[in-house]
Amino acid sequence: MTSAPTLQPKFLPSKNELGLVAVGFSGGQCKPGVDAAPMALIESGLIDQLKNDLEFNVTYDGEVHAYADIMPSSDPDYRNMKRPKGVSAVTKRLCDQVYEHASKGRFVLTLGGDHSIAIGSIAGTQKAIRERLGREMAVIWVDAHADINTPETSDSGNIHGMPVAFLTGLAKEDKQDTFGWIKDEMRINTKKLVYIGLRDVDVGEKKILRENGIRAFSMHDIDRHGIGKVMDMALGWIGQDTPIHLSFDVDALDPQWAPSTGTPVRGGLTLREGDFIAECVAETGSLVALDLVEVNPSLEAEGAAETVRAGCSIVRCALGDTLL
Ligand SMILES: NC(=[NH2+])NCCC[C@H](N)C(=O)O
Ligand SMILES: [Mn+2]
Ligand SMILES: [Mn+2]
Repeated sequence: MTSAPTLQPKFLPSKNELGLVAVGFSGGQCKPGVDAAPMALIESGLIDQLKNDLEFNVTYDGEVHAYADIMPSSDPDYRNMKRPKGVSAVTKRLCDQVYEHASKGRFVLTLGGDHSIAIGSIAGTQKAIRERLGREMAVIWVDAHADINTPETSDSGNIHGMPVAFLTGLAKEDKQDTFGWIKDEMRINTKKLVYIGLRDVDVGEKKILRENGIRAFSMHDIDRHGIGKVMDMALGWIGQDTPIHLSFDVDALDPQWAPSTGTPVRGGLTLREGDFIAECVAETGSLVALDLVEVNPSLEAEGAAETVRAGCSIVRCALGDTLL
């Protein structure tokens, strides 16, 4: 399928209004440094590229949010989760910030931060899309990991391995300050969720994927069919008439291209395959929001710049930069 270069987005009132939220948060996992990613991405010129090359009107408050003011003073483990109240407070706040952009019809770009922040970005986008268009959206989750552990199935207790469980309602919690704020209108449908790039899925997660009939394309599937066919199948599953939120974990890429990330797994996507996925999603004209997460510039002195560069490239491709 070939499409026009300047795509009129199907689900946005304007093709050039973009809201940016920079999330300097690392509490969903244990390695410091992932909070520095938004600044590294911005310093490498991402916002200027969005404005000048891609001609977006960028609405950005100029801040990398660390949310220090809403972090609880005491945050003991709860149901096996590490820092449950902190991650809950931050993602709730982010949900509001993303909702604010999305409800005004802007494309929303969220720069993480670890992948726990997708709880906020996806909840906020879904709520706005429901209100604006009365629909459920699809989520394309590009990752080496499925991030669908419930607090009970997780070995690590790290919440960046759980966002999809909370977003789909497979994990639920009544306590307001521990994800009880996630309401039905913010949740996504397991039937509209598609994974690409999986290669390190926990035993409990495999069971969850199987039992819920969740569509997932592993690296094995990509080797077997090629990335072109896999994207046809993934987008075919979602269908033409559905807004899409793309959540891109940079560890989906092989460490050769993105070494500076907290949980690298060998045998991943090439740089071109990653860009290709983003381009195919851009081509649909249905993309309404994008997360780029898990870039950790402090982990690999050598590979940090390269990882940041790969991240910027994914963002530009998802916004249509490389389509002719
Ligand atoms: N967003 C990520 N990088 N997630 C890695 C998750 C790893 C592992 N499955 C866990 O639950 O802890
Ligand atoms: Mn991952
Ligand atoms: Mn992830």
